[in-house]
Amino acid sequence: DDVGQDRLLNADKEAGNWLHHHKNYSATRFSSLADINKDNVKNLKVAWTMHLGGVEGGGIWSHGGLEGTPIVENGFMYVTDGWGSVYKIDAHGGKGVLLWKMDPKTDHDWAGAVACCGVDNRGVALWGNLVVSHTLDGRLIATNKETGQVAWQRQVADPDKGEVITGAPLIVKDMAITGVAGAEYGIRGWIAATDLKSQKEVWRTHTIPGKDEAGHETWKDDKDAKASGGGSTWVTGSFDPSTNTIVWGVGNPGPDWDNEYRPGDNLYTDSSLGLDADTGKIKWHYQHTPNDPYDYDSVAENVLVDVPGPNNTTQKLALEADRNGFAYAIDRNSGKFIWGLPFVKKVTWTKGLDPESGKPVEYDPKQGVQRYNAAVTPSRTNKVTDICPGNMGGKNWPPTAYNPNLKLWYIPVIESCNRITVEETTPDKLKKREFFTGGGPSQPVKITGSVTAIDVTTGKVAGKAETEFPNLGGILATPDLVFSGQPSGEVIAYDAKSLQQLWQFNTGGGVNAPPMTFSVDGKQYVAILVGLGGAWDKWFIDATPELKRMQPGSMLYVFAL
Ligand SMILES: O=C(O)c1cc(C(=O)O)c2c(n1)C(=O)C(=O)c1cc(C(=O)O)[nH]c1-2
Ligand SMILES: [Ca+2]
Repeated sequence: DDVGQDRLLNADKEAGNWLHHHKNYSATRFSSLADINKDNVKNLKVAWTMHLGGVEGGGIWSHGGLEGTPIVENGFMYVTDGWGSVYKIDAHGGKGVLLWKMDPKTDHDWAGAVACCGVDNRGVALWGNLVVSHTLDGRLIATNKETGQVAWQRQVADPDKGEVITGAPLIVKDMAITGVAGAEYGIRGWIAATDLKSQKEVWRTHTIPGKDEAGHETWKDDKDAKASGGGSTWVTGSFDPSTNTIVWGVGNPGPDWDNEYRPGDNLYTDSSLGLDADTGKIKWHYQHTPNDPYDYDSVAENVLVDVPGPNNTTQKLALEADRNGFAYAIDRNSGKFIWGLPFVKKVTWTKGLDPESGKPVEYDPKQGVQRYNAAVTPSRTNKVTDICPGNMGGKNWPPTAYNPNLKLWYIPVIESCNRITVEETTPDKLKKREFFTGGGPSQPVKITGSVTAIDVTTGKVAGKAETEFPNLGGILATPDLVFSGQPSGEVIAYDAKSLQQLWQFNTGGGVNAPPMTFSVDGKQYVAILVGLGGAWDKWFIDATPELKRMQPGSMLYVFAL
């Protein structure tokens, strides 16, 4: 069947399907399927598996990994591997049969040399009779759903400028919305919309304002830092049809750690943006870490939820769990801060958030260069510091999930601290396709994790299931369960209320992708891609030597009762 805007708007009415990257436009990753539930989940077993490809390396990477969320429509599944090959799998009859594989022949070295954080592709979207996907080397590809033949493709990002694409597209009203990666390579970030009918660009909004645009005054240097100021957009956003607003997160400023290079708040880096879907115009923004010296990308998905507010009002919230260790609820119509709280156990970079503005309490708008908690903040005068959360963040790209019945929001947590060494940056350090980070991390301290639940009616932590390793995969919520995986191989089901572990299965490979659920022939399944890749191997693995024995791999696991 064709997938049009009607079905995309009503994706949750198709209970057995999973049509959007984040399940629905609100990005809840909640499925109402409840045949697998807390009473029987202990009987969950492997139903079938499939080996995929894409483990080969390229550029600075020795191997690819799997970070994608499978999409399922009417019993057919669409998944990607790290190099952007798309696989269509027939999931009828209690088994998986590969129907076609579309190999986009991604340029491994051209793209892999400027992928900061792994050979990653987080999945596809559906539109009409097409499967819409990205490649690391910057293309948007439309593939015929039936035949697997490429219908058309368009170069959207340019690896010559250090731009790559790792996120899944978001389809809004006949447009594919694309975010870009490259804030560690001196790009100037953007979000672009491609008309899927004409295959032409409809709009492209830069996340760093141009000379005459509002916000450009937040770049106060005299060396044109904003031209290479980062602000990538590498995680898929959400969409509020009632206000025609796309909500999308923006990554770190560059150079990452030397914030003296770029005095000012550096809008719209580390911000959530509300964009007019038709024009890409920025309606509102909320910035989490002004003049960021920590590499705290705010690319996380914004989950759009309505909760009862004071005096019989409804609060229209956008929830975001930031790399800086704080979870935020903002008003998604105005961008105004409502509440925020730390969701990690250890935050050292600030003493907390101002309850009115949500800004870090040390934030001083009169200062160009922010020091926050100066004792631990990396700077030209404090060149080697230990900081919590570390630069992998309290939560990275792995998505949260929200249970609308329980009003609980589940965060895949990385309990991290790490060591930063600052290098003073000068404009001559800016070289095409080379890191432009103003320093770098090392990892002398162990990193663990948790699944942390927040009650969004109170803005308080409601529960925590601690894990030995960081959560690098993200969350699936069902009416009474929460699923997630570990980089050591386990897929785990928790009780949605108590977060007590009810089931686990060891896949034998590192889980670096979110679980999802679907049904076909009247039977519910839980699916997850397994293959450790991403940033961990290169940047953080010293903290978890046990994970060094995880082998590269590329597998799909599907579970059923
Ligand atoms: O600023 C960027 O453009 C950018 C892109 C990506 C990416 O595309 O995967 C990551 C990061 N930054 C990043 O800072 C980071 O920690 C990270 C982890 C991962 C991953 O897949 O494990 N990607 C990225
Ligand atoms: Ca980044």
